[in-house]
Amino acid sequence: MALRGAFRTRCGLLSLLSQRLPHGNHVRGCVSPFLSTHRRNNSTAPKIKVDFDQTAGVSIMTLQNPPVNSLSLDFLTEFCSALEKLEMDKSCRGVILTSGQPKVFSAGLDIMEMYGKSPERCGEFWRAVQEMWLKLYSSNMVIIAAINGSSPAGGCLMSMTCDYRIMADNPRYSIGLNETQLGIVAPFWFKETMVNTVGHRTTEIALQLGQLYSPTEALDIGLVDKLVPEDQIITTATQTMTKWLAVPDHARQITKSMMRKPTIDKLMSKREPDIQNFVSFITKDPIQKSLGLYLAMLKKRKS
Ligand SMILES: CC/C=C\C/C=C\CCCC/C=C/C(=O)SCCNC(=O)CCNC(=O)[C@H](O)C(C)(C)COP(=O)(O)OP(=O)(O)OC[C@H]1O[C@@H](n2cnc3c(N)ncnc32)[C@H](O)[C@@H]1OP(=O)(O)O
Repeated sequence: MALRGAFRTRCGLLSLLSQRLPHGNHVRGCVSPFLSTHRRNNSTAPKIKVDFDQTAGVSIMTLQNPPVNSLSLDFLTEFCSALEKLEMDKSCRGVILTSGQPKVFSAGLDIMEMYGKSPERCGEFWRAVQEMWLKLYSSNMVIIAAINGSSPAGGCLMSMTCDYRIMADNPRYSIGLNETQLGIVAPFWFKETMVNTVGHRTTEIALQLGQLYSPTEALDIGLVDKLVPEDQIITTATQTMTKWLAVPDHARQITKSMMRKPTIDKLMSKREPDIQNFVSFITKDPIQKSLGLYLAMLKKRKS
């Protein structure tokens, strides 16, 4: 049933784009699903900047994958390696995640990684997405998200893995798991992360509608924990971190693990089937066509 529904993607994508185009800038005419070019960030510049304050034991990880911090395979690989290094460094007890790109925390999974790629490559990509989630969700460190821009889909997932979320109070920003609006389905571990964050009923509504929330709405449902003016986001995150690090590590870590272990164990025991499921879903022709349309529309709305 879920698959059949997801195949009705054209309508979902079009309605999403017309909903989110700013200032009446609607999609005009017919959009070709074929994308011959796409500006990619092939730069070898680091995609993650890590600033470690040794005295405080806190690192700020700045996501810098222009233009919108989409989660590509390269980005995820570099991110996981940077996080693993911090995890192994006993002097680092806390991480603040933020974006170096204007207006966007993360645009979520890089759609180009799911479009026109071989099943092998899609599988490799999905394993990296799982790895990012596993590393963040099970981290022993305190992780605080300083969400200084929009954070749809995979960007919202990344934020939800953190222990505390501070968002810039700007009504132009949005956050949520909007997958159904793209005609795709948030996997069970995305769903469970959201249930663990905002509860079952709110998740049921949010996921079926593919709802993107303004910062105020996100605060109302508990998807974020605090709103601050954008220029205060890092100082607030740093102050919040001090409070969290005042709790003895071992007690906080055991408590965190107790809360999250069932969800982590579930993905760990289903990793391979989850990859197969993703690959078989994403490589289907109707899903590919829809992703192509969506990408074309993302570009078209600029012109
Ligand atoms: C039964 C089921 C079993 C298994 C399930 C299987 C699979 C499904 C699971 C898949 C889960 C998916 C999770 C995801 O994260 S999908 C990605 C969803 N993301 C979005 O919808 C966001 C799209 N982007 C935006 O809304 C805006 O870009 C944003 C972030 C608000 C920023 O707006 P703005 O600053 O105006 O920037 P532009 O829109 O102009 O974008 C600039 C540039 O970036 C390109 N781009 C944007 N987002 C993405 C992306 N996610 N991936 C790749 N590229 C992206 C955009 O096209 C522009 O490109 P250009 O070349 O024109 O510069």
